[in-house]
Amino acid sequence: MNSSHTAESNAQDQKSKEPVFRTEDLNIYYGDFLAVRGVSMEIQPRKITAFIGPSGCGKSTLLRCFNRLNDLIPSFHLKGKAYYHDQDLFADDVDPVAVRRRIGMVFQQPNPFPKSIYNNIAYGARVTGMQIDDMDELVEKSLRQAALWDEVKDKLGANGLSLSGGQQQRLCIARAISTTPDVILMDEPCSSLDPISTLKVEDLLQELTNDYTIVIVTHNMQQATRVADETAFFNAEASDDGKRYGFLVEYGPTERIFSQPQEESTQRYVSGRFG
Ligand SMILES: Nc1ncnc2c1ncn2[C@@H]1O[C@H](COP(=O)(O)OP(=O)(O)OP(=O)(O)O)[C@@H](O)[C@H]1O
Repeated sequence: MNSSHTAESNAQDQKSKEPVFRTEDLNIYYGDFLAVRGVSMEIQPRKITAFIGPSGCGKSTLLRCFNRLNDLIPSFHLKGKAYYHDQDLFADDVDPVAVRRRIGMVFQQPNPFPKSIYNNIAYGARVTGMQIDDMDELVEKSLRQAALWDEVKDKLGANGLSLSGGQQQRLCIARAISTTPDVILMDEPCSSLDPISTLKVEDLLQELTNDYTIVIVTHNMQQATRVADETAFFNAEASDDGKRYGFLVEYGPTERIFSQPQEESTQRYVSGRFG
């Protein structure tokens, strides 16, 4: 191998290890209410990062910043910085639609379009303006990646809403994958699913980390330990005016956060002694 080739692959290796997201002293507001205070963190590529913490500590608020979904809330604004790779996510020239194509989202309640299984993928890909040469191929590939193909290949014309909840959620994951994103954000994706469907989605998440970076909000401690490489624990604290703001307590490899947390509040939360 010649030296320029080596330098090129080293540069690529380096790039593939660089954080996907980086926040610097990020403060997120709804009107004058500071919902999340001073978050500085990095999200690593091709890993699953879990956000855990009690209700109202700002996990979803932070997650939604990463694909600019909070933009849809008029009172939302922020101070500090959030970078996607080296791009300031909130710079004036950044197109939120383009951001959402690279950074997909799966929600708590499965929300397939009231259209055929096929068109859930096809329509999802078209609305983001993708140029697609072979739609059948894209539909099959996305459904295979979401571990749903074998269950639906003979009924692609059936309505997405006719599937079970677990299948609907995997259809939503297939739809998110179809736009070949870099990142998939998931806000409690299993909270409405039964245990068997939950395990199927969790298995799928492990598969997906070969190709995608995943950030998942979960209230399920076992789920975080089962799927996440890294875990961030958030908490909420009352300020002088009595309002509660969320903040990042600690962040690190999941095993450490659960077995040797550095903070007392993390210890109490992960062992179920909270409140
Ligand atoms: N659209 C909004 N307008 C005003 N305040 C909001 C809005 N969305 C969330 N909040 C407030 O921001 C804070 C953080 O909410 P968020 O939903 O991010 O917390 P969370 O940790 O994800 O909670 P949960 O685990 O219950 O989903 C809460 O005090 C919440 O009431």
